[in-house]
Amino acid sequence: MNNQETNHIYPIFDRMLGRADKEELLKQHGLMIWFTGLSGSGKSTIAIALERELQQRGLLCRILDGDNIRSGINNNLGFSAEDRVENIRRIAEVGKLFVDTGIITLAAFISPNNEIREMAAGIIGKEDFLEIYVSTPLEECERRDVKGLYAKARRGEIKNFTGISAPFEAPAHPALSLDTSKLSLKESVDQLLDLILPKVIKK
Ligand SMILES: Nc1ncnc2c1ncn2[C@@H]1O[C@H](COP(=O)(O)OS(=O)(=O)O)[C@@H](OP(=O)(O)O)[C@H]1O
Ligand SMILES: Nc1ncnc2c1ncn2[C@@H]1O[C@H](COP(=O)(O)OP(=O)(O)O)[C@@H](O)[C@H]1O
Repeated sequence: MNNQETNHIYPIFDRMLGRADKEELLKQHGLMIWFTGLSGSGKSTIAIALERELQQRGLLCRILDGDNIRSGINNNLGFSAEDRVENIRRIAEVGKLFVDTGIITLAAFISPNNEIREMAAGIIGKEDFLEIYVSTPLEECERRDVKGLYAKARRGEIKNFTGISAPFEAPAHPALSLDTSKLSLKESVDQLLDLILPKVIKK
């Protein structure tokens, strides 16, 4: 069979399906919800709870956090300033693929300064990027010390530890600030739902 004969049976489509086609299928808009804040501030906990609430409403999400990124695609990176930039650059590129597939993407990374977060927003596209500052104070994060890392950092056993021996720059104009020393998990998630649902539900 020549090409003309096969094309008669199965026509050639020369346009790859795009974001609008995916969003139509999913009945939702893609969006990046970017959580920034200190280790132990509550980024992952909030992202996990939010994902459940969104899924219950029929919305498809993907969480990107240290557990699935630093252990895999970024397992060759550490915590020097340069490695953090490369960490966030790759996460933003991967995140863009999800957002362009119409998926609500929840990224939970310290992303410690404005420059690094602006790079991420630039890769993903500012209109698709919602910056959420989990503003829990250092004292509370250190009191929680979920992984015992603050104690190690204080003893000098971990170098360049954010908040102790490496800087954290608070975002100037986040879409939302959530201090989990004052807000319950439910209160944080409710605030996020109010902000996000109007942006992601496709009419
Ligand atoms: N030196 C140093 N500084 C900060 N954090 C450290 C460090 N070494 C290990 N960890 C653990 O790695 C998690 C932070 O990784 P991130 O990828 O979010 O960091 S960054 O955005 O590249 O700054 C962070 O996990 P989370 O608690 O989930 O934030 C820490 O547990
Ligand atoms: N109101 C709250 N909101 C979110 N997390 C809270 C809250 N109160 C206590 N926590 C606890 O704080 C810790 C936050 O850890 P985690 O979510 O891993 O932070 P991060 O991802 O920012 O490093 C968890 O052990 C969580 O149970």
